[in-house]
Amino acid sequence: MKEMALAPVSSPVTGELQVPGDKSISHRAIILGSLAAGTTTITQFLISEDTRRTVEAFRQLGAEIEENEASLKIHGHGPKALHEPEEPIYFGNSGTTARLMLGVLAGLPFFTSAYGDPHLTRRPMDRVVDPLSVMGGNFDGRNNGSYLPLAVRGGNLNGIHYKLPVKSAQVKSAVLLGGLFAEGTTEVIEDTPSRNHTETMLQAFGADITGSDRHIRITNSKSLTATDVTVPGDISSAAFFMAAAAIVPGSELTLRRVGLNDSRTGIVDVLSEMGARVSIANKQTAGGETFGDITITHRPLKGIVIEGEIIPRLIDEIPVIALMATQAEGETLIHDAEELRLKETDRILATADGLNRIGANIEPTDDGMIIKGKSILTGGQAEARHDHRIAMMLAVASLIAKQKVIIDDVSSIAISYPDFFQHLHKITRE
Ligand SMILES: O=C(O)C1=C[C@@H](OP(=O)(O)O)[C@@H](O)[C@H](O)C1
Ligand SMILES: C=C(OP(=O)(O)O)C(=O)O
Repeated sequence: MKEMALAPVSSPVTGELQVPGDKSISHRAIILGSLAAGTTTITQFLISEDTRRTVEAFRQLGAEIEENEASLKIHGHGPKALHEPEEPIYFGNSGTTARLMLGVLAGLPFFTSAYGDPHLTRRPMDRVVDPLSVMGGNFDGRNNGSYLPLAVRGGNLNGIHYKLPVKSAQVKSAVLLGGLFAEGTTEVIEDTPSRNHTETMLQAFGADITGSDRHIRITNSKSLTATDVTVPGDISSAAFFMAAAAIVPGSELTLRRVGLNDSRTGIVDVLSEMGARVSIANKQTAGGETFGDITITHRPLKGIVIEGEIIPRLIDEIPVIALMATQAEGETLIHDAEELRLKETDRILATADGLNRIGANIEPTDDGMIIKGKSILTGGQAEARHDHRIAMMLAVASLIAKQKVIIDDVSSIAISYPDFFQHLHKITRE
């Protein structure tokens, strides 16, 4: 437990920052680099607790991963060089590691057992275990394999045509990764497009992957070829500082080399619609991923409705969007975000409770929340519930609170953003 009391700041948020590498892309680079033949160099890899879990999982399977200060090198020898791990694999707090690794383990012809921390142990795994079992993977665990710990015996998969029953990039990715090892073609159909980093990177690594936004097809006819990856800055991490600039009067902040993949930029659309000034410069594309510099200038905010297809494009940003909405004139309504209840904690309750305790007016609903602005945030004690996104959102809220915000435990921030407080300090006290 690491309690932290954060005092309000009197100055605007200014300057520029480069946020760490994208977490979703970092996980995928380890996975594909470890399955490919040849050397993959990953630059701006995110070093954090969650991505460490994916690195260690592959090391247990025999992958040769070299860590340098600015990059990570994988000396891949293809999936045949991977072997049964001697010990159970620990997925920690990382839902992405768990779901994507289960897709890989279902395809590998050996036995593995895996477990997570108490938070991950409560998150549903049947969403990947069900389709991967239909493909031929063998799983066992509590409640018919719905939760970790899980035992997996992989190999001999067959392709599947699978319509996603939930809006989840992790499920889509697990099925596609299973499809890499399956006989025939695997097709995933999604009603609402979710982040497409797996498909994009599979293509860059030479997989036989085709299709459009909502229909993705993969065939295991080709092996993966090692490909260098430069990881863009994580827009989900940048979102905390975008929100800081949007709520502190007089602010103007530039975030450099942030990932701008369309399937992730819902936060940019929301900021513009709420009235903040957002400008994007130096756009570039590498390995199928676009990135660029984002400048946010403070302007008065207004409440909006956030629902439908935009939700997966900003799912992890909803706690900090709720904070921005507390500073907007009028009501902000968030619908269709029921997936938030299945994250590291129930983020609908954690956001509403955390912000209400420091003076906000938020009503949680089944699939979102109603935020009534504009509120004066008074400060006080709030709980992060061991959820990094809630802890960082509360830390940003402290910038505009009247009194200190005391967060019960900020240690979870290391899950995705170990340098968060140094960066917060840099843009608020320079
Ligand atoms: O695929 C990924 O890297 C992720 C997908 C999302 O989860 P779901 O697929 O469960 O929506 C997101 O919330 C998570 O932080 C990362
Ligand atoms: C939900 C998240 O991650 P994961 O599902 O990988 O635990 C997150 O980073 O906000």
